[in-house]
Amino acid sequence: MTVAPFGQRFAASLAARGQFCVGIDPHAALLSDWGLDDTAEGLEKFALAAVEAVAPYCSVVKPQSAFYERFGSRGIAVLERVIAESRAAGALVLLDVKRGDIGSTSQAYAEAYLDPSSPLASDAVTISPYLGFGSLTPFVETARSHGAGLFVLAATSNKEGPEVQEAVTAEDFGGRTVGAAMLEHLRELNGDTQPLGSFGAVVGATIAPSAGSGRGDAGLDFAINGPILAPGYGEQGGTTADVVRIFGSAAANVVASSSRGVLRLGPDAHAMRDAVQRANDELRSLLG
Ligand SMILES: O=C(O)c1cc(=O)[nH]c(=O)n1[C@@H]1O[C@H](COP(=O)(O)O)[C@@H](O)[C@H]1O
Repeated sequence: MTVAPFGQRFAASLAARGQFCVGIDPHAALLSDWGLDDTAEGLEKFALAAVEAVAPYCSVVKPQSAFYERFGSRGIAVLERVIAESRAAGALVLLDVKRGDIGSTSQAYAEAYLDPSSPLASDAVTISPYLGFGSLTPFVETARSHGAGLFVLAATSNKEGPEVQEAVTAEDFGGRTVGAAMLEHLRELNGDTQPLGSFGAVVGATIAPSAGSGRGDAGLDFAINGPILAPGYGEQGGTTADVVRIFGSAAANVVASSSRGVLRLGPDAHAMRDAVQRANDELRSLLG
């Protein structure tokens, strides 16, 4: 079956369901708060209940693989169900794995997550470009052939990110910050694809306007004609006003993502669903 390119599906999903993504991150502390054991059974109950509560109401669901890998093969089996059930509920699944390796190994990762015949096949994955953007080529080609998407780390939400992402590349590589270089590569890949290219960036909803440092609204150019994932919304302090401040006219292509901010409200399904609807409403009123 041929699917439409990810960029097209992303744009349609945001238009239909709003600009909010829920991260399904079953932290041990949350399992305990929900009255569940820190076991594969507890993980399964937690993750599937969260998916059932939120996946019909948000455009994108983002399970973080580490929280499932913690339980070995049984955890991975739960992740497979999270992916399948989120998609069945009409959400796009962005599998958060932050992979990146030499090209030949990237090819195997790409097949594991983006080839529709894989048990973990998702609509898109997060990837790390810090072995060089060119090492991601197998992901790009595999995504292209399967209508999948990629989200490349450009300016992450954590305070340690600037050490690498604000470093300035040698003149031979453009003499700009690493984060800016990643955005430039994405802009080139997306070209003028309509309505949106499939090659996205990860940019924290928390990044500061730090004049002269080349990040935040002080420097980075987010006009990549592609999707942007903005994690750090909610729990890490990012707000809708930050999304407007940071992304400006590119804000229409941003999906703001929160994990603990929503999951903390469980196991009450109504409370989680209401939080999704509130976030969607707020994002729509300020960005729409
Ligand atoms: O790629 C990501 O999703 C990501 C990038 C980033 O810069 N910062 C960041 O927090 N994340 C992920 O986003 C989620 C944030 O979770 P909360 O802080 O609970 O909302 C986690 O799954 C992180 O791994």
